[in-house]
Amino acid sequence: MTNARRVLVHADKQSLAGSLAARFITKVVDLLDAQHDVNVVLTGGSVGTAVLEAINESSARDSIDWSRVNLWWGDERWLPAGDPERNETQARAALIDHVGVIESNVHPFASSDGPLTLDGAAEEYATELSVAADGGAHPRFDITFLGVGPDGHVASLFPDHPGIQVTDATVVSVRNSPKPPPERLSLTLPVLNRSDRIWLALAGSDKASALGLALAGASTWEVPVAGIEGRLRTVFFVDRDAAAEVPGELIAVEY
Ligand SMILES: O=C1O[C@H](COP(=O)(O)O)[C@@H](O)[C@H](O)[C@H]1O
Repeated sequence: MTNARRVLVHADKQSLAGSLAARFITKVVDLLDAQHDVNVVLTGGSVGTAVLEAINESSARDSIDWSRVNLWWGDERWLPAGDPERNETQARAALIDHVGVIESNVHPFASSDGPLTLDGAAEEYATELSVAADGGAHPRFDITFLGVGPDGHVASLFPDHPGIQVTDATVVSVRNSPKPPPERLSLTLPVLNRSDRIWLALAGSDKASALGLALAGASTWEVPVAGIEGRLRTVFFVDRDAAAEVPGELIAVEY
């Protein structure tokens, strides 16, 4: 199999989430057979959270040795700890609170009610990444989940917004985000793209145009998801509505 981008089309959001959850569990079990631990980057957003819920609801969930899973986030909304709109809060409720992940292996971004400024929080996360990296700038990410906004944003890298162009840092602070809240933190595009596997999850007709443009070769500046490419695999898990503008020859499987 090559690293060409693959699109897997599912009937609806629920079957997409179930399929991605099953693939995640199988892949993590396989990886943990071959290596000591795995690094997973989580996303926020409606579909990303539905995937975590599907993992939690799977009868195969406990085949993973969760004590060897490290969790990171691709982005976070700059809000107080526990705010229901924080990606961390949603991921904890959907999955983390229900499995045996070791708390010190959970790496949320700082929150706005803590001692750090937004820029300080970006620096702190960059340091946390490098401490876990054994000499590099960040750990090797085995699996990175990404949601995609209707405007084509990934993590908190928005179209026509400076963060998408940053290549000399691992983490950026984002101001004046077009999607609320206005302040956010995000991994940068080169860091996301150094993930072994990137699994993108999109559902709904409001995502169709961004996905179609990205796969047709739009510029990363205008449609950030166009610039996403993992080292080994880049797979788009989509529902039929989101797939409406995907060229037929790019659809690897239609369930
Ligand atoms: O704000 C965000 O939105 C995107 C996409 O969310 P969705 O609800 O349209 O799927 C998400 O990927 C990102 O992590 C989040 O902060």
